[in-house]
Amino acid sequence: MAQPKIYPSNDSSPASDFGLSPTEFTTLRTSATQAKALAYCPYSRFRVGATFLTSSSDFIEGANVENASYPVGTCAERVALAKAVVEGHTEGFRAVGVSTDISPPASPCGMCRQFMREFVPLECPIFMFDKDGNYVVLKLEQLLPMSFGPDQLPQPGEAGAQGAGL
Ligand SMILES: O=c1ccn([C@H]2C[C@H](O)[C@@H](CO)O2)c(=O)[nH]1
Ligand SMILES: [Zn+2]
Repeated sequence: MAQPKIYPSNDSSPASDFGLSPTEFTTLRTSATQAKALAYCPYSRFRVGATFLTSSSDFIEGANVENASYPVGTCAERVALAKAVVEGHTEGFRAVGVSTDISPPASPCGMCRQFMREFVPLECPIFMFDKDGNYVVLKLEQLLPMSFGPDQLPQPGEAGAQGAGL
């Protein structure tokens, strides 16, 4: 993919293309940015904040949580989304914001892209903010092309699962 455009922090115009008001966009960025302060990252010292804007327009945030057994650590995106899911938000997410302390912006890792694929619409925008609030925005389907999701699995009792003796 060609290098995506980096929008300056004072340009919120792409947000309206995705149905977000300027205030919602600003709140998404503020929330994801402030969520970095919640990170537990003594090993990498790499703070990440993530915020999910739900279908009911709630902002649910999380941060990365590391572990002395390094691979056990969890990314900000999965922390925030799991929090949203257990609070009852499982579909219709309107936007995702991710904030780091680097520039250009970081993008969600492959595991988080697939984790989001379960709950977040493919057309949902993911705003990736750099250390200064400048950003790249891409839809989930652009971050995860030809993705595998729940629709591809046969429902229990449907043909397809039977071959596996289920
Ligand atoms: O999109 C990303 C990329 C990395 N991390 C975390 C994982 C680890 O704690 C630290 C360094 O990889 O940043 C996230 O939370 N989200
Ligand atoms: Zn991740």
